[in-house]
This record gives sequence, structure tokens and C-alpha cells, in this order.
Amino acid sequence: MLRSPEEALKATLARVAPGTPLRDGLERILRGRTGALIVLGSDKTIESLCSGGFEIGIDFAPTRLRELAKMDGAIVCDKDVTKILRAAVQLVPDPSIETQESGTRHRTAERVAIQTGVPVVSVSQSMQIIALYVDGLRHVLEGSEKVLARANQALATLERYRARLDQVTSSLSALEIEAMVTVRDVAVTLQRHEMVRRISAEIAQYVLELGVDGRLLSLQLDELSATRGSGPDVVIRDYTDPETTDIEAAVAALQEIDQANLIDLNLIASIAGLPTADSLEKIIQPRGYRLVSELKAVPRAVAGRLVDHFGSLQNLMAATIDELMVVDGIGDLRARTVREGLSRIAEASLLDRFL
Ligand SMILES: Nc1ncnc2c1ncn2[C@@H]1O[C@H](COP(=O)(O)OP(=O)(O)OP(=O)(O)O)[C@@H](O)[C@H]1O
Repeated sequence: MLRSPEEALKATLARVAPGTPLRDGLERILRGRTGALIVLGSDKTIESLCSGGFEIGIDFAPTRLRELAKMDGAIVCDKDVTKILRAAVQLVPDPSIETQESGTRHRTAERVAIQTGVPVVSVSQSMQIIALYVDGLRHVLEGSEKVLARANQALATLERYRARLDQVTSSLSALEIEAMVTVRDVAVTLQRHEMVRRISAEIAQYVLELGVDGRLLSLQLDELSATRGSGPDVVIRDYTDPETTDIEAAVAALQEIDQANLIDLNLIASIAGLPTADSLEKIIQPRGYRLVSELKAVPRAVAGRLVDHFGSLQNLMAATIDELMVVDGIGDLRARTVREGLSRIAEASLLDRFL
């Protein structure tokens, strides 16, 4: 499967993260105040762009990289950076490929990466920075302290977003019990899910970039993004017709909304397939899928059958034990769990609202 440039960049960030031999070699080159042009992979296209230099095929070692970088020209490694294949190579990429860079080293790095799809690293002698070029993306590596400072800010934001998501989700549950949910309430919940997802993805990238320096951050991220309750797919499923709505596509489209438009609740509602013709204040009825599937003793497939059978949360809440047991997969025990579970949620949300 083809990878997006962002995914390819993530994979490359992991290869140059602190703690890896490649990062060690790059830091040595920086400290030695030389520059370097390093190609992270070799295939037929890369070979066709290489002129001169010599083939060495030795095991990768940070000190070897540092020594070879003292020579003019580029270094070619294998894709896992376990071998240094060539050194002092002149790279001749297609000069018609547009590049925003100045300086032949960086222009070459960007062009080779675009032309071949193989990541290239440049260490600038004059600017003292390490830059990655991956499929048209450029990423400047920063020291762990700087990355950690930004990651910690993002973590604080995630904590706030997470608390707000929990709040809107429990308010949605209460409104569902009272049959008072509006299109706006559902759209806000989906918006909050997406905000949490985005900031978590940003932190996951910092974790990759930090390598061994990101262990604590990784634990904190795991804790804050541990699944609590249902995802946006379940929320959408609760309010749309499963026959006509492609839920996966709707979730993917929500992820594609650009940041500036994420405040547009009408847009979110229409992408999720909610009724938007009247107004955001229109009352809509949940099918009950989210609340039922959050009851521990009810597997998702059974929850689906229950919801299909009763059609709405209100019908489900009004059903007797005998009526519940008509559904395939619901015996006496599960029927009681469903009834008690839903009553518990109803009581808790009423208490939340009025106390
Ligand atoms: N096409 C190329 N193939 C291999 N090596 C190259 C190529 N172009 C530049 N280099 C390497 O980059 C070195 C620096 O070149 P130049 O000073 O033009 O680049 P620069 O972009 O200004 O770099 P820096 O930011 O490091 O000063 C060259 O001496 C050479 O080793």
C-alpha cells in the first residue's frame, strides 16, 4: 500500500530519533562543524542518480559516518541504516524538479527525495541544522529539550480537550435519556472527539521524534488517550441509518476537515450525515447503540441487534425483560443487565443534572 508523505516522514523520524546510531552519527557531524548529505536507502533510481565516489559496503557506525562526511559528496546507506554503501558520491537529480531550498546541498537533498521517494538527510555546515527531506516534506530536527517543551504544552492541551470531551459526552448521555438531543449536541461531541484525536496524533509524532528521550511522554500519552467509552464512529452510528451511511467514510472525512473549519458545526453535522436542513437546534433521536454498547456485558454484535430490533433508545428503555429476550443473543441474565444498566445511566444522568 502507498504511504502518505506524512506517514513516510514519521517512519524517517523514528530512524533518526535520539538513541539511534544514525542520530549519534549526525550529532557527531554537527559537533565536528562539517556538513553532510546522506541518502537513507538505495534502489535502481538512486543508483542512476549516483556519479563518481566509491562503493564501500561496510557496517554502519556513527564514527564511520562522521569520518566519511569529511569528504566532499554524498553518503548512501541501506534503508535500515545498517550499512554504508557508498561515499563521496555526486548526486545528479533532475534539475527541473522545483525546490525552495538555496545552496546546492539542500537543493540536491530535496530533489533526490522528491524524485526517488527515498528519504534524504542534510546537515548544513553553515546553518548547523539537520533537515530531513521526505516525499516533498522538509522537517528540521531539533534538540530534545525544545521538542519536549512543545510536547508538554500539547499534553496540557490534550488534558483540557479530554476533560471537555468527557463533559460533552456525559451531557449527551443525559440528553439522550431525556430525548432532548439536538443536532448541535451530536456535532459538538464529534468535534471534541476530533480535537482530541488531532492533538494526540501531534504528541505521537513528538514521541517518535524524541526516541529514547520520549519514554515518559509516551506513557503520559497512553494514559490520556486510553479509550474511555465509544469513538466517533459509534456516535455517528447512533444517529444515522446504517443502510445508507458509510460510517468509515464519514469518520475519515471528519479527519480531513481543515483546522480552521473545525469550528463549523453545520459542516460537521452534514459530513456525519445528520439532518441539517432545519437548524442545529432540531431534536433528533438516538438509536441507543452507544449507551448499550458501553454496557460491559453486552458484546457489540448483540448491541447492534438490540438497537435494530427496538429502533430507538426510548423504545429500548421502555422494553420489559421478556421483550428484550426476544432478541437473538439476549438471555435472562443479559436482559437484566441491559435493563439495570440503562436505569443506572438514567439515574446517574438525572442526578448529574439536578444536584
Ligand atoms: N549534488 C551533490 N551531490 C553530492 N554532494 C553535494 C551535491 N551538492 C552539494 N554537495 C555537498 O555539499 C557541500 C556544500 O555545498 P554548498 O556549499 O553549495 O551547499 P550549501 O547548501 O550551501 O551547504 P551548507 O548549508 O552546508 O553550507 C559540497 O561541498 C558537497 O560536499
